[in-house]
Amino acid sequence: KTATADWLMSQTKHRPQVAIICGSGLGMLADTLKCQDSFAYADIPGFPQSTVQGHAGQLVFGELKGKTCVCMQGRFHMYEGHSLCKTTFPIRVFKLLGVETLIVTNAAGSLADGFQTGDIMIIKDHINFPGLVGLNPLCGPNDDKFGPRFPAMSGCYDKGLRCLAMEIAKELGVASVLQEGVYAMVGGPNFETIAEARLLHRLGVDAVGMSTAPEVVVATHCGLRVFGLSLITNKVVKSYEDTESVNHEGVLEIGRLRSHTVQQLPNSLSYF
Ligand SMILES: O=P(O)(O)O[C@@H]1C[C@H](O)[C@@H](CO)O1
Ligand code: HPA
Repeated sequence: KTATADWLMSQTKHRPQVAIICGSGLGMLADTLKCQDSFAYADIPGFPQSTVQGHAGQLVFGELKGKTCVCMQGRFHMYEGHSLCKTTFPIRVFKLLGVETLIVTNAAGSLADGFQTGDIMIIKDHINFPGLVGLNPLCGPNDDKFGPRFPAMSGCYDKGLRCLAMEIAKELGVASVLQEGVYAMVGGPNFETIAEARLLHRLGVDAVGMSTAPEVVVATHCGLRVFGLSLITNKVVKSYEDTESVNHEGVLEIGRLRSHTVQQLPNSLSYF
């Protein structure tokens, strides 16, 4: 990680305070950065590679409303075959670069009855299903340089940033599509069966996806302030009568349709 951070600092003058991870189809979050320096993951020493459509695979540095940001256009998922250590590798690099705030975004399917496709959910909390059975990026020897052996996760989605996002959404006139809820990470890459969807619903999950939780665990461990957003790209099928089914192209399409709205919140938040 140190070698990667040193290499990046030798290649760009930007010293980011905010890092943004773009979810599936949400790579446009980087487009508004000014004075950009971009690096393909393939050219960054030690960086893993993106293999999923909708994840461009580059790191973009730039200025956003006077704050310096670094944006991951493309994240790493456990289902791609990456170890969780690789999946979360960029988070510790960001910490070494001086980042203080992490904004994570993802595409997710909704289970909550009141949610609509195209809604944006502020993540209040998560259920890390892989983590609960020991697939946790913090497994193995603890690196005390980054954080403690047993980090608390009870406040991992910063309350101040969540409240601020609500206020900003009202000012932007997008409060009607804003929700708040619990995100659950499943391993993927298959979407849920109906029985699995019903189980998640009964457990109080509002939205389900295949990422984010490991990144947030590692970020919280090393003391980053975290804000998370899910774009609801589909309703998870919960009924045997329902003939619809979800696919990745549909997920990306909703990202394209909602790109403007999704862009507004991280843009405004990174200012604080
Ligand atoms: O990277 P995210 O979590 O946004 O990607 C979601 C989960 C799967 O990778 C993919 C399914 O369409 O979108
Ligand atoms: N399930 C899991 N991951 C997802 C979904 C879903 O319905 N939609 C987008 N990512």
